[in-house]
Amino acid sequence: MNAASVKITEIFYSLQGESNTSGRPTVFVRLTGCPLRCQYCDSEYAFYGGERMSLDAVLAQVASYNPRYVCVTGGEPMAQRTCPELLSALCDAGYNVSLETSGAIALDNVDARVVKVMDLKTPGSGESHRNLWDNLDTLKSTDQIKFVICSRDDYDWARLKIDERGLADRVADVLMSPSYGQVDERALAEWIVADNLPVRYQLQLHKLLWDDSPGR
Ligand SMILES: C[S@@+](CC[C@H](N)C(=O)[O-])C[C@H]1O[C@@H](n2cnc3c(N)ncnc32)[C@H](O)[C@@H]1O
Ligand SMILES: Nc1nc2[nH]cc(C(=O)O)c2c(=O)[nH]1
Ligand code: SF4
Ligand SMILES: [Mg+2]
Repeated sequence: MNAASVKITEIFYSLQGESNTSGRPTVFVRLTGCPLRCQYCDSEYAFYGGERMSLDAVLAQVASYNPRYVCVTGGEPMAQRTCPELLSALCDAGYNVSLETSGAIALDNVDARVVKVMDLKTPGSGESHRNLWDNLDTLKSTDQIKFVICSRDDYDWARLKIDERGLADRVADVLMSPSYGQVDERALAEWIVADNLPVRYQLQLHKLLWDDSPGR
């Protein structure tokens, strides 16, 4: 019995559209609220509202899909005090659990079984001043770092950070993703190849399949 609660925008079953498990059927648990305002945010509907649910109720709804993968996202999930407890409870239930986070909130209390997908906010997001660089020290070799690229300037900035901080050696994958509709997708792919960058390019699979609909 777990009576702690979290505020939830939606729980749905879809294909993972990002990260290195892209394409795997995954349950998404989207927590409500975010202290950041990235200019490109595709999840603004999660900023407000939501429904308070007990961790037990969340676990029951997740279990109803019988998934292998569960992704906790938002909003900014780590802005809720009980998020670490939710993550541990999902791991205890036997799922492969990932956390999508801006990294603007300390990550040292996240269960080691959780795969962290930490977005280092680029200058083009308008929120790069929120990056907590100390969070890099909490990352394990199974975690992932993501850059959402809005322009050639963002790309050059990300390339510098990868090099300066040896990011490719710290985690399983450094992901680079075009900000949806804001940078030429093919151009970004070609810059990466031309520079022989140690990253993994990704397009948001769920947007290719279902446009930009919530609950996908
Ligand atoms: C909606 S956020 C939720 C988790 C957390 N707040 C974060 O920013 O990582 C999930 C991921 O979607 C990315 N994202 C949001 N809007 C996007 C867009 N328009 N194009 C590409 N990626 C986007 C974010 O940068 C983040 O990596
Ligand atoms: N299909 C699908 N995959 C996703 N991976 C990360 C998502 C997110 O919003 O954090 C997301 C999402 O919203 N939908
Ligand atoms: S941190 Fe994540 S949820 Fe918050 S505004 Fe940025 S992309 Fe959206
Ligand atoms: Mg999304």
